[in-house]
This record gives sequence, C-alpha cells and structure tokens, in this order.
Amino acid sequence: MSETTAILPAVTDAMALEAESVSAWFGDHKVLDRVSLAMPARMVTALIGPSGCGKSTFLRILNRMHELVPSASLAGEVRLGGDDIYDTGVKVVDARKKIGMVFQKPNPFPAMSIYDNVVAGLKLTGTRVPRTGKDDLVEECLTKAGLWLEVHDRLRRPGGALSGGQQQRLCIARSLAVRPQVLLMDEPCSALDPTSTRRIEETIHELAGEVTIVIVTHNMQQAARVSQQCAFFLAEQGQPGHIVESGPTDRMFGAPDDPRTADYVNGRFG
Ligand SMILES: Nc1ncnc2c1ncn2[C@@H]1O[C@H](COP(=O)(O)OP(=O)(O)OP(=O)(O)O)[C@@H](O)[C@H]1O
Repeated sequence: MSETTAILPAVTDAMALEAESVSAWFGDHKVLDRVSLAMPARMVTALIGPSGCGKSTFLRILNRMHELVPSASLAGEVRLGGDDIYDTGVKVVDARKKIGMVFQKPNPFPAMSIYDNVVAGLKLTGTRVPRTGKDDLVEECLTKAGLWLEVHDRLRRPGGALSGGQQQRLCIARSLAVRPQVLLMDEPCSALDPTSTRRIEETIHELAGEVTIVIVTHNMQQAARVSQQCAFFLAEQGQPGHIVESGPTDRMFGAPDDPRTADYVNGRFG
C-alpha cells in the first residue's frame, strides 16, 4: 500500500490532457518523435496506426508507465488540466490516480471477490473512503462500467469466475473507483468476442460524458464508432513514430488531409 492517503474526490471531474513535443526512447532506439496532441475533456480520442508505430508507448507516457521500463527515457511535456504530470513535485502514484489505465487483457485479481476487486484501486493508491461509503462506491462504479445488473447478487464471488468481457468491465470499474479524470484504454476489446466488444463500446459511450478517454485500437470500425477525434500514428522506414494527422473522427475517416491517412483508414495498409 502507498504511504500517502488521500480522500476520494466527491465526483469525477474530467480534465483535458495535452501532450507537447513528446519523444521517447528505449535505450538509444528512438520510437516517438515530437508528438503533440490535445485530448479534450469529456471526449474520446482514438489513437490509430499500424503495429509498432508507438501508440502504446505514447499511451503509457500519458500516465507515467513508460518510466517503469529501465532503459526508457522521454522528452517533452504532458499536461493534465494545464499542470505538467512530470513536474518534480508530482508523485507517480498521484498522476496514475488521476489518469487510470485499462489494458488489452483483462487483469482482475482472480481470487479476489468482485467487490474487493473494485475497491482494490483505492488501496493501491492509498485513497481513503469512509467505510460506510464503500458499498455505494462499488455500486456506482459497477453501474458506470455496465456490470452492476449482472453481478449485484454475487459480489462476493471471485473476479476470475466472470467471463472475459465481464472481467474487462470489472477492470474498468476498478479504474473508476479512484474517480480518475482521464481513462486510458490500450486495445481494451482485442481479447474479447464481438458481443462483449459491443458492450465495452457502450460503456465507453456512457463514460465519455464524465471522464476524458484515450483509446488505442486497431479496429477502424471501433475507432469510428467510439471516438470524436482520432490521431493517426506512423513509423516510416525505421523512423520513429509520429502523428501524420489528427482531427475530428468524421473528417479523419471521410476526408483526411493526408493520403496516408486515407490509405490506412480504408484498409490499404497496416
Ligand atoms: N519494453 C520495450 N523495450 C524495447 N523496445 C520496446 C518496448 N516496448 C516497445 N518497444 C518498441 O517501441 C516501438 C513502438 O512500440 P509500441 O508497442 O508503442 O507500438 P504500437 O503502435 O503500440 O504497436 P502495436 O499496435 O503492435 O501494439 C516498437 O519498435 C517496439 O519494438
């Protein structure tokens, strides 16, 4: 458990996230080159592009996970609500509390109950919630994650006994428990069947009104369905990844400025 304790915010308060001239390296291998992107509050931003162009690395930089890799380094700024999350005064645990992450593969604590899985994020980040408020918080988060109706009568059963799609929604509920301002999602549906995928997409729609969402997806239909803005990443001929163009999803799919974007979104490469 973290040494810090903080009171849970009363409500989720979505904030804009802004990356400015972000470059990234693994050792001396540069994988991102001066990526700038504004991710407005209460909007879904989709990061798209072929494999290896640096989307996941960029996402991990947005909540300070890149620095977990020993050889990793970066340059540039990431601002949440105008404040640099890499400022020396900002604790990593506080940045990750405000900017949550949902991974490709659902990763609930399998032996832990559904209830305890939801509140696990509070313990991990040292966030205090009054004992009497925990039940309400669990219901709130499971409801927002679209799982409450399916699990409300078996909250003490293990999280690992749920289906893959339900486990992913449990992970979303766990992320929501600390009331983050931003939720990052790294291909959250790639391990799921089409029905579970639809269910997660509905959840993303419902959450978008109150939390800023950034999602990496290889699925162009999904990017078109869930996002309001897209950023197209590309790493050409051994060069580091960069953003070719970004903008409203309708324009990125309907009339992009760059022919490489048109080729990618229309499935002509990648
Ligand atoms: N832990 C790591 N150590 C060294 N190199 C890494 C590491 N993680 C990623 N890379 C390299 O960084 C580059 C970008 O990888 P990244 O996973 O960010 O791309 P991506 O666009 O998310 O790919 P995908 O769509 O396949 O997940 C690749 O060249 C990859 O090999």
